[in-house]
Formats: sequence, structure tokens, C-alpha cells
Amino acid sequence: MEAATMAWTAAGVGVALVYWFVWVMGAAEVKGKRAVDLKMGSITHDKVKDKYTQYWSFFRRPKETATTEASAEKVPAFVDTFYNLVTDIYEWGWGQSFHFSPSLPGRSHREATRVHEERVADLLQAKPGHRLLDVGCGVGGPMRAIAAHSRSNVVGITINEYQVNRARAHNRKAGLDSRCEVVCGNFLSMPFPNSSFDGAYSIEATCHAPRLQDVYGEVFRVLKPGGLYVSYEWVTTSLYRADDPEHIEAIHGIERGDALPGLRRQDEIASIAKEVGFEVLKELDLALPPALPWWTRLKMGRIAYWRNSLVVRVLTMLRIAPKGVAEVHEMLYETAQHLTRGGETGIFTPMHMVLLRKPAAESK
Ligand SMILES: C=C(CC[C@@H](C)[C@H]1CC[C@H]2C3=CC[C@H]4[C@H](C)[C@@H](O)CC[C@]4(C)[C@H]3CC[C@]12C)C(C)C
Ligand SMILES: C[S@@+](CC[C@H](N)C(=O)[O-])C[C@H]1O[C@@H](n2cnc3c(N)ncnc32)[C@H](O)[C@@H]1O
Repeated sequence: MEAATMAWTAAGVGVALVYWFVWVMGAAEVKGKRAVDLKMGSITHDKVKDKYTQYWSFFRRPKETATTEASAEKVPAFVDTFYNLVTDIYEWGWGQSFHFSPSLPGRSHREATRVHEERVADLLQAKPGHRLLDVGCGVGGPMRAIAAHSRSNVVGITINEYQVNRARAHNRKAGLDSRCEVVCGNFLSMPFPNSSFDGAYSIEATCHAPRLQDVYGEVFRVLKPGGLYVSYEWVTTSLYRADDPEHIEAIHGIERGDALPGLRRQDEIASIAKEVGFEVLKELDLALPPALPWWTRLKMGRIAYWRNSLVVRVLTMLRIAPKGVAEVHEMLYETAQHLTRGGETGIFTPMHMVLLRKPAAESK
């Protein structure tokens, strides 16, 4: 073969490979967020690496982030930075619902996710015309599933403006924008009047609050008397041993890689809820058998992680993705290992469910 023909063939194969990785394989979970669309929220291209460094130096020592008041006050701003860094990677590699769910035999991840979300609507006894609050709504995967399942209206709040725009765009696309509204704000001090919601829920979001009392107190305030609140909490279980180095490593790894100011213990949740005035109607770790493991979705994707990592590196090299994306992706990969370890050892659950009620006659 002539040299020129060989060069053209090699170039053709190269272009085809890049196309395959970026356009075909790159759209990992949900078509619509492709690898070439990876931005870093509202962070400008040249600032991504700096923001990642700032994030990492803040959350490197998880316990310290929540224990001093000055540091706890900074948590929402760093959580916002975290979601600027990860939102597109989450959507690209996981989908529009940023949470786990128990695996369901013979059903896809997407179906298992929907079932886990619809359970919230059923626990809340949500009805057409009800006004529900989604505390920490992400890009609105759960909000759309719950509004569609129960025909209720949902208002979501997230600290991250980029997520607000993504969620609104998804709501419009799904034809649910008349029933799903998204507000940018801090759930530790919400821009809603007292007693303005029939029900409320939070899915894997309140773990970002330095003090659970503060967010539960706000939910209590905005709920109508008699209103129900369901929360899926990230907690350590009774199997966690604070003197076991392997346990410490897994839990610290989860906290660092998920912008958490220190995980709470499972047995703290109900007492905090009671402290702010709620009645505790139900409390259950939804990850316990007969539920099938939630972490298999993380484990089974090793080949996908390798492929994604390559895609991210190629896109950074081609300057399509900003510098720093590869580091963020690597951090998430490590976080996935810690989460898997937490699940396998049973020391951690992301789905400790509590069903709470604001008393019908306000006692507070
Ligand atoms: C509730 C929270 C987020 C939970 C999960 C949605 C995310 C936790 C870890 C994330 C991921 C880890 C590995 C990534 C992988 C390397 C990449 O190629 C594709 C995306 C991941 C799978 C990513 C997806 C979302 C998570 C599973 C926290 C923040 C409170
Ligand atoms: C892991 S995501 C879960 C999102 C959504 N519940 C879901 O399951 O798809 C956590 C969410 O909590 C939000 N959040 C964290 N701290 C917040 C705060 N102080 N105020 C408002 N939202 C916050 C984040 O912006 C993000 O949307």
C-alpha cells in the first residue's frame, strides 16, 4: 500500500474511533447529554481546575467542615461549586435522577429509579392538585416522575443555578412545566411562606446540610399542619466502627467525593425530626433485604468507567472539555469505589427512609 493511502486510512480510522467514543459510546445513560456537551455548570472554561482545587481543599477533611460555625456557613457555597463541577458528568453517566435505588430483578436501572421515586409520592398520599416541595431537586428527575405519577404540582429548590436551568429545560421537554416549578435557593432558609405546601420530600439531598435540624426546621415551617414529609437520608449504620481504619477510609471517601460535611448516624435522624416538632410515622432502611443491592449499578460499570475516562481525556486534549474535567471524573471514580465498599460492608446506606408528619394542630 502506498504511504499516502496508508496515512488516509489511518486518519479515517482515527476519526471513526473518535466519533464512536464521543458520539456513540459517550452518550452513556440518557441520550441528550453527550460527552461533547460536558460543561462545568456556570464555571468558565479557564476556572474549572481552580474551582476543583478549592473544592478539594475545603472538603478534604470532612469532619472539620461542619464542626466550626464559620466553616459550616461556607458549606452551601462549596456544595454549589461541587454541583457546577459534577452536574453534567452525573447527567451524562447516570441520568436525570441523582440518587440510588434498590436493584429490581429483571428491570432496568431506569425502571428501578422510577419505582423508588414513585414510592415517595405514594407515601405522601399525593393527589392531583396537591402542592409538593422537592427539597434539593437536582435537575428534576424525581420531580417529573412524582408529578406524572400523582398528578400533583411540584416546586423544587436547589442551590445550584445551572441545575435550575437544566431542570426547567427538562420540564419543558417533558411537557410538565405547567406542574413543575424550579427555584434557586438555599434549603436552610427557604423563600416560601409558612404553611404553603401540602407535602414535601427530599431524596439524597439533606446530607449536604451541616445541621439536619436546620433543613428539617425549614420543611416543618413551610408545611401545612397535617402535611407529610418523606426523606431518603445518607447515613452510617450500626455496623460502622469508628475505630476500624477500613470503615473510616470508606466513610471519609464518601464524604470527600460527595461534598458532605460529615455523615450522620442512622439512629440520629428520628430524634432530630422529633426535636423540630415532627411526628415520626415510619422509619426504614430501604436498602435492607429483601431489597437487592443499590451499589451493583456502580460496580457493574467498570468497563464503562474506563471508557468514560478515556472519552473525558480525549475531549480535554482536544480542548472540547475544560481542563480539570479529567480530575473531577477521577474523583468520582474513586468515590464510586468508596460507595461500593460502604454498601458491601453494610456500614452505609443512602436510603434510610423517614416518613414524618407536622401535627395537625401546631404544637410549636
Ligand atoms: C446523592 C448524591 C449523588 C449520588 C450519585 C448519583 C452519584 C455518586 C457518585 C456518582 C458517580 C460516580 C462515578 C461516575 C463515573 C466515574 C462516570 O464515568 C459517570 C458518572 C458516575 C457513575 C457518577 C454518577 C453519579 C453518582 C453515582 C450525593 C452527591 C449526595
Ligand atoms: C444528590 S443531589 C439529589 C437531587 C435530587 N433529589 C435527585 O434525587 O435527583 C442533591 C441536591 O441537593 C441540592 N442542595 C444541596 N445543598 C443545598 C442547599 N443548601 N440548598 C438547596 N439545595 C441544596 C443540590 O443542589 C442538589 O440539587
